[in-house]
Amino acid sequence: MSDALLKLDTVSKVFGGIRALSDVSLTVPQNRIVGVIGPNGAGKTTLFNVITGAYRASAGDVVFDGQSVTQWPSHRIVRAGIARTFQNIRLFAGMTVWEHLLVAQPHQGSMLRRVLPSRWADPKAWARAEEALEIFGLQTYRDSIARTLSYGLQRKVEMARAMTAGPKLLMLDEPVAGMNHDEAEELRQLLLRLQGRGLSILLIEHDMAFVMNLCHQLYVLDFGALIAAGTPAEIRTNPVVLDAYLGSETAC
Ligand SMILES: Nc1ncnc2c1ncn2[C@@H]1O[C@H](COP(=O)(O)OP(=O)(O)OP(=O)(O)O)[C@@H](O)[C@H]1O
Repeated sequence: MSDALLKLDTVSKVFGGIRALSDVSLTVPQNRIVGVIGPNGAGKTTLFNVITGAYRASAGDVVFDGQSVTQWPSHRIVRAGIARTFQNIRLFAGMTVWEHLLVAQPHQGSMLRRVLPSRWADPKAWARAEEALEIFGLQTYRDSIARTLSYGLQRKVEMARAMTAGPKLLMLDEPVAGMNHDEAEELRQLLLRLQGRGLSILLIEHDMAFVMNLCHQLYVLDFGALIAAGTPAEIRTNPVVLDAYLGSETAC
């Protein structure tokens, strides 16, 4: 498909005797929001780690923006346009929101510029940080120590930080974990706005209502293998998925 931004072709990942991913093929089209769901241990985070170069695939191919990135180191994959957040929040101790948005960016300036106070930061990096602050509505918290903020706000700081890399594909690992209903709804609207501006998003999420109301396409993993793919409406009524994962008591 010519409009595929990310394409996985029969990707497998083996850890010793554990087959964490088995011949997984999936596509994230340009400007779409795609979700990966599945029970604990299904291989979702491993999938993210293989795409971002944290793990090397045991077999198969990962193609991003027309190039095979399967053997690329993660820093090169970030530069190619993939940014991610993690299941467990990873913010730096003692750093403000603003500092997080500046330090995460690829350094184009000299070594001297890196150690100078942030007001002398690269103007482009500064502009990207300002934009991320505005997109995620974090202006009020600009000078707050990020780790002192509520869980929901910390997740937003992580997403804003990922956005400062100027990605084409944003990968979010459980973005609404720990958020209340209003925060999750606000984030849903925000991700739709980002998609409206041309971003593609791949996310892992356990919150079924969130996923069903946001994603254009869903992939379902179970024991490392894809057991279904389709629109939320198709997944909601897929008997294999209902049996393996959602369960008849789960409201979607
Ligand atoms: N570095 C590793 N070494 C060995 N086994 C691993 C490693 N990473 C993941 N696994 C195994 O691979 C399988 C898939 O794990 P993974 O974390 O990808 O699942 P998941 O779907 O993200 O689960 P959860 O929803 O709980 O985060 C599990 O059996 C896990 O123990």
